[in-house]
Amino acid sequence: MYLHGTSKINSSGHLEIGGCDTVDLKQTYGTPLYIMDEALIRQRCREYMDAFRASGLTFQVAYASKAFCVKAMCRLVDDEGLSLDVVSEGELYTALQAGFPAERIHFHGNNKTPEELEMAISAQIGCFVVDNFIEMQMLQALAEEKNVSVNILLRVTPGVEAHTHEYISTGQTDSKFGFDIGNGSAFEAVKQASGSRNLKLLGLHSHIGSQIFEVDGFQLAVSRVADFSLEVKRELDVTFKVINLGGGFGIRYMEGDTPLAVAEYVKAITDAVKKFFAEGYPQLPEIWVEPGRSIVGDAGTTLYTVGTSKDIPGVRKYVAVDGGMTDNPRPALYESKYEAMLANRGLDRVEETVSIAGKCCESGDMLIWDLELPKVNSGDLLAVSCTGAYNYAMASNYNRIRRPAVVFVQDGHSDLVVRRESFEDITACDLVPERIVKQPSFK
Ligand SMILES: Cc1ncc(COP(=O)(O)O)c(C=O)c1O
Ligand SMILES: N[C@@H](CCCC[NH3+])C(=O)O
Repeated sequence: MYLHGTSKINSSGHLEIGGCDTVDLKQTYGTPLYIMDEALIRQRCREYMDAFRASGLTFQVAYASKAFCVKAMCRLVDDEGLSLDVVSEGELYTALQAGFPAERIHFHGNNKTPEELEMAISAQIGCFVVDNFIEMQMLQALAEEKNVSVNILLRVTPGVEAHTHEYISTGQTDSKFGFDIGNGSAFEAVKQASGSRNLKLLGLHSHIGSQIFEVDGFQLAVSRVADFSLEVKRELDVTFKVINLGGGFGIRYMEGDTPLAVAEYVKAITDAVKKFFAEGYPQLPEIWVEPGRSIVGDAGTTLYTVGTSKDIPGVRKYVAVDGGMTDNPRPALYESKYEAMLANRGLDRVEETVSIAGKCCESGDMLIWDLELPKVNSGDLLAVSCTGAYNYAMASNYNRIRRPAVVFVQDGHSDLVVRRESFEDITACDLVPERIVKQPSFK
C-alpha cells in the first residue's frame, strides 16, 4: 500500500499515521475507524492557497464540503483561510454551527428548496450558485421579500466531457446541472439575472467532473467560458467579476493513478484564464475553485478488524471485515479500487491473494478484489488508504449498521471528531404508534 502523508510502518511493524500507532487507535476507539491525517489536510489546503498566490490572480479556494463535512473539518478549513462550498441545509447548518464565516460560504445544488434558500439568505452567506430558472425566480422573490441583495454565480455546462466515470462527470450538455452554453439557456439566464433587482450577478460557475487527471478538460472549459463571457459582454454589456471553475482534481488511489501536483492543476487553470480572457475582456476575472477530494481524499484511512473468511479452493478466498459498503459505498457504486495492508503486520511478507468482503447482506458488498496480503488471521487489522473523501460523507445505516467514529491524528495525538454512533442513535428517529407499543426486548 502506498503510504500517504505522515503514514509509515513503525519499528513494531505497525502502520502509524500522524505519529499514532493504528493498533493503539483500535484499542482506544474500536473499529471500523476513519483516521484523518490532519497535517496532510493542512498541507493540501496550503498547496492550493500558495499556488493561487503565485498566479497573481485574485482568488478564492472553497473546500467542497460534500467530500467530508463535519464541524472539525469546517474549523480546520477556516483556520487555513479557505472558503466553503455547501450543497444542502445540512452542510450549511454544520458550517454555521462550526462558526464558519457566512460570507465565505457558497451554496450549490440543482434543487435547493425554498427553506434552504431562506436559511442561507438569513445567514447572509457569500454567494449562491444558481443552477436553473426556477431557483433564480425563487431566490429573487425571497430576496425581494426580505429587501436584501444576494450575490449569485450562474452554473453553466460548458459542453466538456471529462475523462472520468460517467456518474461523476458533470460538464457535458446532457447533465442535470446548470444552464447550457450551447443551446442559449445560459445566455437567457445572464439576461434575466443581470436585469433582476435583488440578485447581484458576480459571474459564472463551471464544474466538469471529478477525479480528473488531465488539464485539457479544464483548459477547454476555461476557453468555452471565456468565449461565452465575451459574447455576453458584446451582446448584453455585462461583465463578470468572478469565474468559478469547480473542483474535480484527481488523487492517487492506486499505483496506476497519475494525478498532477496541486500546483500544476492551478497553474494550468490560471494560465488558461490569463490566455483566454486576455483579449477583449476589460479585466482578468477573480478565479474561484472548489476542490473536495484533493483536499481530504488521501488524508483518510479506514481501519477495520478482520472477522471471518471463506476459502473456495481453486476459486477465491473471501476475508470479511467489520465494515463495508455502509462506510465506503464507492466500490459498489463506481467500482472504485483501493489499496490496503494489514496495519498490525506491516513488515510481514505477502503470502496470499484474498478478496475483502464487507459485512452487509449484499453480494455486491465487496471492498477490494484480489488483494495481496500476508496470511490473514481473524483479529488482524486491515487499513484501506485514501478514504478521506466521499466515504464518511456517503456512509449509510444500511442493515442498521452504526456509522464509525472519525479521529484526527497529528504529532502523536488523536482527537475524536465524530463519535461512533450508538444503538440509541440508530433508533432515535423511530416512532411506534400507540396501538402496537410493546416493551423493548433488549436494553
Ligand atoms: C459543483 C461541484 N463542485 C465541487 C465538487 C468537488 O469535486 P472534487 O471532490 O472532485 O474536487 C463537486 C463534486 O464533484 C461538484 O459537484
Ligand atoms: N461522490 C463521488 C463524486 C461526486 C462528487 C460530487 N459532484 C465520489 O465518491 O467519487
